[in-house]
Amino acid sequence: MGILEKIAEIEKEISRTQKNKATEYHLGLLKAKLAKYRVQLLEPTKGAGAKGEGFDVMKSGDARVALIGFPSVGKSTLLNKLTKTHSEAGAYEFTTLTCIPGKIEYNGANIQLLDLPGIIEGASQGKGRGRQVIAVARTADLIVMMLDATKSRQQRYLLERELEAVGIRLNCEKPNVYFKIKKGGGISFNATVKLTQLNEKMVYHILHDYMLVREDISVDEFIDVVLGNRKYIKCLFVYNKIDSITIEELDKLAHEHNTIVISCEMDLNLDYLIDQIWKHLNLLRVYTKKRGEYPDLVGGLIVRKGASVEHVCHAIHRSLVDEFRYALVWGTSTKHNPQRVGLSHIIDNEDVIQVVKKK
Ligand SMILES: Nc1nc2c(ncn2[C@@H]2O[C@H](COP(=O)(O)OP(=O)(O)OP(=O)(O)O)[C@@H](O)[C@H]2O)c(=O)[nH]1
Ligand SMILES: [K+]
Ligand SMILES: [Mg+2]
Repeated sequence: MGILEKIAEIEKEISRTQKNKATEYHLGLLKAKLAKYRVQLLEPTKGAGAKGEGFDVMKSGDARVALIGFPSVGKSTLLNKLTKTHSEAGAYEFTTLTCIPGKIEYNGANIQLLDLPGIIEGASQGKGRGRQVIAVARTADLIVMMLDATKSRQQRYLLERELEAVGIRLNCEKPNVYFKIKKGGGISFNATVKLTQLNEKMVYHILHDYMLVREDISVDEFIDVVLGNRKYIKCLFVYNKIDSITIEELDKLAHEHNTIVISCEMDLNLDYLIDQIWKHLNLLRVYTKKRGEYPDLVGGLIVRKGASVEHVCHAIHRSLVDEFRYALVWGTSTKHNPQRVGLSHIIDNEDVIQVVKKK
């Protein structure tokens, strides 16, 4: 039996099985099995063309954003608007057949924007170029899910399902579970909180290794951790073609969570979109300065939110950490301006940093 048939069979069994206390355990095992097979779908198949599965586009710049959506929602039109790269756009489906990278320069950062072929329902099971597109989506720091404002609301739900099926988790945090393979085999299981959705027996049967659960997680979240190949990626939902819907419809869409409404054709809200992409990437721009000089406000360094002075030092020069004595920081991360800080100090957007080296 092929993987697809196995998946279909398990899905059928899950839908046949009534959900209650008595079947909870059995359902948990079925879900684990299902997840295993789905992930296998993503693995390159042996034989011709297996190597070039993804679209081989090099990562470049400070962050990568992937445009994911059904055909003809306007992905290529958007790339053409936001970057200097040209990607063919047309009124017919599957105009774009490969991955086309463009570059957005914003707030001192270079953001790589990837135009991709449209995906369709069943993409996760290999329909169209679905698998390749999804493989690229997994490498992104942010997914822009592009939707057609004139089409059914169902599209967003369908796409979310396709991405979920291959282990992409949108807009959620990685569950707080510590998991380690025991050398000699066997299982020990610990929880630091009361678990209301998982039980020990189920856990024992899903795995044979050591783990520590620090959060009241669900069965699905637990399976995610065990498989260890889940991707937790932020996603912005972008509705295009708002030039073609009513104000009432527009108002509804605009109020949804993590949602931005635009019109590529009429240049509506595109600046706001770029700003939101920047915000959702969680990038920080910091400025460096030398003693007795003004900070270099034109350049600046791009780092991730949560970065420490040590990260900044690395970004400036590899050996700077070894010569580091302390740093002076001006900005919102400090109580006094300037404040003397060590390597572990966490910096904020727009901070100014002066590194003082050992003599
Ligand atoms: N009304 C309207 N039409 C738009 C807008 N943006 C794009 N279009 C049209 O939508 C059609 C599809 O645009 P594309 O950019 O090719 O869409 P795509 O998502 O790249 O399509 P595929 O590559 O085939 O998946 C074209 O006819 C565009 O002119 C918009 O804001 N409003
Ligand atoms: K198109
Ligand atoms: Mg296209």
